[in-house]
Amino acid sequence: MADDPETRPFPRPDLIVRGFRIHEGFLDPEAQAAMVEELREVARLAPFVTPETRFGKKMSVRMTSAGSHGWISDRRGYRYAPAHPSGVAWPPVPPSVAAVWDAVSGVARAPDCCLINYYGEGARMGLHQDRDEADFKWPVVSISLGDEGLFRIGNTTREGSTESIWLRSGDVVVMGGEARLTHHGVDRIRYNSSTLLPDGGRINVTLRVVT
Ligand SMILES: O=C(O)CCC(=O)C(=O)O
Ligand SMILES: [Fe+2]
Repeated sequence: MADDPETRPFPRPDLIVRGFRIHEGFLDPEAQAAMVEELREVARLAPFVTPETRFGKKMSVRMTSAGSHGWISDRRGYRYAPAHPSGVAWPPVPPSVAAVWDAVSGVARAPDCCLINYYGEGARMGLHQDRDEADFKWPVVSISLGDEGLFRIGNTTREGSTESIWLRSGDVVVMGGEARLTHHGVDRIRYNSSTLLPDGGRINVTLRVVT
């Protein structure tokens, strides 16, 4: 295992909930602010969009991406795409974000998608699996910034009991191994619970290996 070129050491999480490894306060306030600056630059080049579902329903979360692949959703359905809907290439994954992946993912391959979700007041994300990637052996790493979000963790099927935890600014979650296909979602945010973002709201960054 230690000699496996696909793996690297990773720190012990503060908490494990149904296989989700949770690193509380992984980023200190200074690191959070630096990451927000880098994400602002991504959003300047590839602006946030309000995705629509296949059925024409607007999502409450706004999204953009960095990396060679971005996640988009429109009336054609949802998928990974090589460019922003405007046609511009996705900007590179910001160094501060890539560094979190390197520190906690436990794998040696770099992510090819950095999805950036913005939750304004009232935004939420329904219970879902992340399953548009080619190989589920790679984890998904999620970074929370700004307002607190109520994160719900379920099961590999849609049914059954769930557990919820508040994710706070600077928290990092690794969804891998047996938990890679576990349903999860964000029921609500506590708007203005953090002062990190001047206009309030919550940013969640997820890193994935897509191809
Ligand atoms: O906002 C979060 O904490 C989770 C986001 C998520 O599950 C996703 O983008 O697939
Ligand atoms: Fe997800």
